[in-house]
Parts: sequence; structure tokens; C-alpha cells
Amino acid sequence: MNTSMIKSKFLSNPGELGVVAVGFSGGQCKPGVDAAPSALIESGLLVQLRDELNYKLHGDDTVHLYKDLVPKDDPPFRNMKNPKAVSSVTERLSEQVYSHAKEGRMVLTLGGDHSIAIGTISGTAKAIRERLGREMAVIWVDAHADINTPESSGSGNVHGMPVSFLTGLAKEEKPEYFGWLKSEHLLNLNKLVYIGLRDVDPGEKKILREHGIKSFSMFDIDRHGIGRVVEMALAHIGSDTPIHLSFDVDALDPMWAPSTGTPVRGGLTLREGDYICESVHETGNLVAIDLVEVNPSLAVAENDMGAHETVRAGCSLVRCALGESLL
Ligand SMILES: NC(=[NH2+])NCCC[C@H](N)C(=O)O
Ligand SMILES: [Mn+2]
Ligand SMILES: [Mn+2]
Repeated sequence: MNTSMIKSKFLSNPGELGVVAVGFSGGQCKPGVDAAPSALIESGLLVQLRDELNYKLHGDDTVHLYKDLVPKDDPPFRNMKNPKAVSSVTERLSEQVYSHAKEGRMVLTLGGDHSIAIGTISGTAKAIRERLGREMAVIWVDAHADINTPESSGSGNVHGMPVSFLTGLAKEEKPEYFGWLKSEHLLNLNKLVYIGLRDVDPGEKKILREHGIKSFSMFDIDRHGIGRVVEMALAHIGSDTPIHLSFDVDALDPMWAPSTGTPVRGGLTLREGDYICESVHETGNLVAIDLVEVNPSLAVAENDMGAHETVRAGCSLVRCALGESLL
């Protein structure tokens, strides 16, 4: 495949890919999700993107651990766990993603837990506003809505809250607790669409309902089929809007992606996940993608096949979103 096959209406350098590998796990309590970027890279993902999909990669394969940003003392604040660490890591990440996106490159972020989307989406949103004077849309593919406010969250884990901070539903003035998020970083609630939901907390359901947020659950996918659901999701966004795709690997059924911190049965097949990514690529509107919540240390049974399968599934999703075509 050659670079001219990479579709993108909103990128000035469509053949270029900014890569940010984020080894961060502070948005939840299970260690191991910080090892995902290395596992994805070791399994050959970046080499495939370079040699098979012909991207010019920027930002090498160093995995950022942000050790200098993780404070020793980080007590809960408004019920959030590790609030200072998550805030300062996502603030730095936001600048990293912004610096790629402002050059008109596609940006790929390998997480890390889903709290890192506070950094990625804020960075792309700001760059798209500056470069194109436009609002971008987000397709959030996940078993979970991750739209708890600090107050509605039962767990206190920030990986269950990124969407509320990104849309301004949760606000905080103090810069060390996400107060660095300004209006140029934020996402419009009517430009957000969910696919794959099946484990949504009562407080989150209330938020989704009250704000009329477009959501396609597994029930909708069973009823209409993945083809129709993706068509409806894209119709909601409109065909003339840059898209940031944030893909939580737990959207896939644990059969395909068992190694993840909060698995939920009854999810997408790998093929359905790949189809979502292929369809988003086909719009030509994709500007950034996150792949999060792969946790290779949470393997199933006595072997690490689960981790291997999950990493492989993650690689497949990314390649599909970045233009790998079947024929
Ligand atoms: N990114 C994720 N896997 N999020 C899971 C969130 C689970 C639950 N809703 C919580 O707030 O803690
Ligand atoms: Mn999830
Ligand atoms: Mn998530």
C-alpha cells in the first residue's frame, strides 16, 4: 500500500504519523497497563505502520513513563485517586499530542489507561481549532462511558472520568487538579458518540440521558448490526468534521481481549472492532487515535496467551484505523 492511499481531509501531512507511547497506569489501580506500549511495539506494530502502511513516523519508540511528574504524596482530592499524577501526566501528554497535531500529522497514542484521553483529546482539539478553526468530534469505543464526575464515581479511578473533564461537565480551577484544561481543549457534547457500551454506572446513565449524548450500546449493535450502527454514528457527527477515535480495548469481548483491567462480557467481536476502525478510516476524517487499557500482565489461566491475543487484537485495530485494507 502506498501513502497516497492514506485518506485524510483534515491533515496537511497525511503520510506522517506522530506516535506517543504512554506508559501510565495511575488512572486506575491495577499495575501492568503501563507495559502495554512496549508490548505493542515489540509485537511489531510500528514497523508494520512504517513498512506496510508506509507512514513516516515521528516521535520514535521511547515509552514515556513521566516519572518526574508522579509526586510521592498524592492524596485523594474530590474523591479522585492519584489526582496530581493524572493531572500532570495528561497535561504533558496534551502538549505532546498538540505538537504533532499542529503539524498536520495523524497522531497515534498507545496507552496506558483511559485517563490519558484527557491529554490526547485536549491536545488534538486545541490543534484542530487553531489549524482549521473547527470543532472536532470524538468516537469513544468502550464497554464503559467513562463520564463519571469525581462526585458520581464509585471507584475514584480517573480512567472512569475522562469524558466529564473533556466536556466541561466536571470542572476544577486548581491547575494541579486539571485546572490547566481551558476552553480550547474541550469537546462539544453533541460531537461525542459512543459505541459498544454495556457497563454504565447509574450516575453516568443520568448524565447521558440529561445531555442527550449519542450512544450505541451492545443492544443497539445486536438490533441493527454493526454496519448500520457505524453509519448512524458517523451520520451524527456529519461528514465534514475531523474525528478523534478513542478505542478502549475492553470494548471487545474478553474472548478477543481478555487482558484488560475491567473486562465485561458480551462485547464486540474483533471483526466488529476492526470494522469500526476501517469505517472511520474510510471517512477520510480521522486525525487521531488512542488505543488504551491493554494490560499484558492480566493474562488468563496459566499461560500468557491472553496477553498475546489482546496485544494482537490491539495491533489489528490500530492498523485498520490507519488504513490497512483487506483487498
Ligand atoms: N476506562 C475504563 N476501563 N473505565 C472503567 C470505568 C469503570 C467504572 N465506571 C468506574 O468509574 O470506575
Ligand atoms: Mn472500558
Ligand atoms: Mn475506557
